[in-house]
Amino acid sequence: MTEVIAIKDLSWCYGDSEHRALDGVNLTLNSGEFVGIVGPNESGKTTLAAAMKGIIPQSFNGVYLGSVDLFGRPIVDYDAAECASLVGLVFSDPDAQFTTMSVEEEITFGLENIGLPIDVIGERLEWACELAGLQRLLTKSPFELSGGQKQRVAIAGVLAMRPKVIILDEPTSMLDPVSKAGVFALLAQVKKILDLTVVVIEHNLEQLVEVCDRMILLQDGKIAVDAPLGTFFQQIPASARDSIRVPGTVTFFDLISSAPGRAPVRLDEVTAACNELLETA
Ligand SMILES: Nc1ncnc2c1ncn2[C@@H]1O[C@H](COP(=O)(O)OP(=O)(O)OP(=O)(O)O)[C@@H](O)[C@H]1O
Repeated sequence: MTEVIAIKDLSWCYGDSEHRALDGVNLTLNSGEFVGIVGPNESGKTTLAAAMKGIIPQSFNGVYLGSVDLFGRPIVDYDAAECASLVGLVFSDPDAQFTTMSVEEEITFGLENIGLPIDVIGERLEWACELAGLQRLLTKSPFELSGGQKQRVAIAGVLAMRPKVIILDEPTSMLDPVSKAGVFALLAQVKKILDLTVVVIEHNLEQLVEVCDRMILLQDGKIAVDAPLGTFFQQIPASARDSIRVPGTVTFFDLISSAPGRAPVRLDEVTAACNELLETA
């Protein structure tokens, strides 16, 4: 396992504010990890994503303490193009990310910017479109698509860059339930076939837990819990339970079992546990 991002004692205040949007964050992300970041509003999730992408401190004024290393080198030492090819970022509002007039141009834009040969661009386009199920939409304007299709175009554009890390900041918050499911299906596929470090910031925990292996809770700019999925929900403080909408699977199992130790989280684990309980009843 390679260490991809190493954050040490990171604190950040925007502008001349004295409020620490991030406050003493320590976090290491390894290759191939699929990590969910959750937390109440204004707990610092987007700020942390910006720091992992190097946008903070490069594009913001503020006070930066501590360090973020990308593959062992301070992220502040990378130039923007290097960072863009290593770390991809997808935002919640797909419209805000589009700059061109067709899905094809949208996916090839970043590839042209980093000067890839035309045949490589063609291969990457085909690969990313197949993965995201966009083959029949290539000539359409991204602005004519449904919310879910737009978000899949945004993700395909980032994946085509073949980054080592992809960070998705509330990728489904503006989508209807069917489109949300489409984006999570794409993330599940990404997990299955690519050796990527994926970080997903989400309020929709029901679907998030189906793909993440590690979960992080941010509170007031601090990491309150960083744990494998199987033990995460047992560690979250009562004060955070209301604001992060604990999945129904966890609440359900809490209700039916007072057994200590590792509680099931995923649907298939809960199904197996319920069957076991029924058999012994
Ligand atoms: N551009 C900015 N300028 C000044 N303060 C900011 C800026 N962006 C965020 N903040 C402040 O930093 C803190 C953390 O905000 P951030 O957006 O990172 O939280 P979040 O957990 O992503 O919130 P949400 O879930 O509501 O999106 C908040 O107090 C917020 O007001």
